[in-house]
Amino acid sequence: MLVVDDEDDLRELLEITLLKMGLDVDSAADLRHARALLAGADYDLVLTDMRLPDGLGLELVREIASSGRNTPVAVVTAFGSAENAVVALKAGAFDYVTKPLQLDQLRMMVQSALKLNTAHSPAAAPEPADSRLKGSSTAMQALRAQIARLARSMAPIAITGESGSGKELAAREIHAQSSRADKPFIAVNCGAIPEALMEAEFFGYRKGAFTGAADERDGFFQAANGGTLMLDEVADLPLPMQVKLLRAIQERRVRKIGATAEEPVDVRIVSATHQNLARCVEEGKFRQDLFYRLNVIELSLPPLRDRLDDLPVLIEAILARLSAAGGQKAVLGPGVLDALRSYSFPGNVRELENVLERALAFSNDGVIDVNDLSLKGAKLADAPAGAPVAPALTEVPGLSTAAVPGAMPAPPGERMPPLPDLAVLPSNLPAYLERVEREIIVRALQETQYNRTQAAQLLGISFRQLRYQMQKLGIQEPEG
Ligand SMILES: Nc1ncnc2c1ncn2[C@@H]1O[C@H](COP(=O)(O)OP(=O)(O)OP(=O)(O)O)[C@@H](O)[C@H]1O
Repeated sequence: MLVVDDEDDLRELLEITLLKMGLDVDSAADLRHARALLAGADYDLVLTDMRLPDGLGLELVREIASSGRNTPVAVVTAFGSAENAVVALKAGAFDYVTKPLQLDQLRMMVQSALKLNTAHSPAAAPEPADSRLKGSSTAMQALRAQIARLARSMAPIAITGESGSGKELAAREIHAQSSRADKPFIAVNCGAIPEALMEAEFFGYRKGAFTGAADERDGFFQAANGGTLMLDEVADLPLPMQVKLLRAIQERRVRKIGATAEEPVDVRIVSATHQNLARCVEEGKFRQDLFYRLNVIELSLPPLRDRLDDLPVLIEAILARLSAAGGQKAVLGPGVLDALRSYSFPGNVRELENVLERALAFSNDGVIDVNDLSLKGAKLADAPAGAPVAPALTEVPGLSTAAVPGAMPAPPGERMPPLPDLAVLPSNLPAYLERVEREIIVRALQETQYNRTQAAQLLGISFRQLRYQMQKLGIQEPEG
């Protein structure tokens, strides 16, 4: 362990604390001396002050980061100087502690750093086949390499990407490769928590703190202690909660509702959104200071349509999972990969999963045929010149989105009845949609005297699709 600080008192305090933890400590009062020590030894952790007589601690951070060594470097910054902490993290620091020193936080930080040396090093990053994030495209390879590097630090990461592009999966991968892997990973959908409950959900409460608080309860921060807290859809946080969250992140302490004392928490923050957070800041919906704290390192997930080369690997992984669940070995029939390649996947990998799952249900003997794919025809990507043109694809059965304002109009000649009267919104959308779907299918069956082939034709779906929907919705032919 190397401590670099020119203030004698502080250096001694650091030395004593680390010695008490049973660690060997060398110390230096300036950069020159620190460099000399670093040249002669490998340290488990370097802890450096920012301002030193002959330069900035940041220089050490950069030098060590670019030397290819795996030594974690942490910086000591003045309290309230978010800028220094963020700059150091961006430069490759593993973590920071603030002055005046909080010894419990210092100990937690040192312990995390020590664990790093036993955890994966970037060189030992999992093979692509072992990574949760499948894909052989250059973009995915770069992403996996970036994750292996980021997993070694405490820097907050902001993950951006369209819906279904793998943001949560990437966050889980960062956690799994970090020294925190044996501690909890907690993902919170910020948009799904009622505003009145947010503080209690994030920070917990004491017994009797409010009516209904029958027992003491931990919040997300305590539950994720030692691990990673993923703030999903972070742009949906209301402004008052943003202030509280900023405080918790800055001070690494939280206070339960009804408690008098704060408790230290050691949580790595990963945030995600499919919105443009910088624009939310411009529009006054998101606090600039919180944005700055969360957005230390950006990880951006490309949409699936920009990395169609990943399709074969993804399809293989998804079919293997689906086959394992259904016991049937699934394969793609001729032309299916080409059809998928010319689709734009607005719902990204999640949509690919859904498309394959559905197609497998319609398929014969686990061979997925082009007719089993229910891709939304309106969303077909422009096929590159010379690329195979997608065969005619059927609309997704059920309610069409074509009558929704802003959606594609119905192609000429297609029947597209108006949407049901939506003066009152359903309180359970899936149940409502099932009811609509059931009514449509039953009507079609009645009109065709339960001739399923004709009913399927009437609705523009395949026979197998109709049979599947009937099974799913429990629609049976009348007796006799
Ligand atoms: N590269 C990938 N390899 C394998 N599976 C993937 C990949 N990317 C995404 N998935 C799968 O796609 C689905 C959606 O991924 P995930 O939930 O991580 O997306 P998201 O971007 O967080 O979505 P949302 O914005 O809707 O929250 C998951 O089932 C996930 O396992």
